[in-house]
Amino acid sequence: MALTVPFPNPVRDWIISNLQRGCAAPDVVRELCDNNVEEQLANAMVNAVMQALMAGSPLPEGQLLLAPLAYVADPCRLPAAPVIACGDRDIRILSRMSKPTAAVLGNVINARECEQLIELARPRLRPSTVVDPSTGQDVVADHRSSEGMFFRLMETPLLEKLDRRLAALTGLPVENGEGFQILHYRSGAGSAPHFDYLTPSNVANAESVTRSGQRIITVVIYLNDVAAGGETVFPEAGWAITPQQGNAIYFEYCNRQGQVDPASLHASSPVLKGEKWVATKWIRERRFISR
Ligand SMILES: O=C(O)CCC(=O)C(=O)O
Ligand SMILES: [Fe+2]
Repeated sequence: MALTVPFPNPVRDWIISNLQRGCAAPDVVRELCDNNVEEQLANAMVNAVMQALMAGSPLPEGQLLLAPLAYVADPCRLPAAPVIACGDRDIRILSRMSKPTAAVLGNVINARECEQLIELARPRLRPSTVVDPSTGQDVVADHRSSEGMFFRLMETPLLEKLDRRLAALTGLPVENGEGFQILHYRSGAGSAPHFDYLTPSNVANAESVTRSGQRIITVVIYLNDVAAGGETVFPEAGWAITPQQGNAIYFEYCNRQGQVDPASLHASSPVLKGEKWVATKWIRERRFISR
């Protein structure tokens, strides 16, 4: 979202007079910073004035429209190779995406492991919750939603094997991963567009980011084939990934400066026929401490 900030005309006129008497733009910016103007804002003020002067277009009048800062992605954390040795299994890169930074992965998990995960999860499923942004509390999502449960990290030998496999994939310590979340969507169920990164708009999220850092990577593993629908969709990218047992969608959304990527917006489109099972892993900047 663009942001409007006050830009008093006397400040604007001071910038104009300095530029016109031959001061270099960076010196004018520095002078503003020395007078307690925030650096990014000082740059925007000087740029806006210079562009208006050069183009002969109207000067800013009392306020300045700041363009949102574009997200600059770091290089993808996955190796460039087509096959990644992940301990007990070779994971294949089936395709790559740059906005958002993402890849479709194959051979992530075998059919027996998928079935075992589903059977371990089934008795523990509860209606899925979403975080109420104002309170930070978990509230039940509407009736068209999925049901889900969380495993603890390395809770059973099977989960330990999968937790370690994904740690090998990303090159990050296994402890940076949150425990797997299993989601089950019946026919008609889907999920609304959302970001996986945590917004510090409530105390619970802010404290979680302080403890463990931001979420930076999501891996959603498809545990079954869906007869129709149930794609993972990225509306900003115009992209839909068809669930296929054993494949996964991997995506990154936080760079080393702590910026987060709005292009990582995603949803599950409704299941039209059959059902959908996924295992989601969220990975943090640092060791995940739940509370
Ligand atoms: O079910 C999907 O395709 C996406 C799941 C998801 O967005 C999540 O678990 O955060
Ligand atoms: Fe998600």
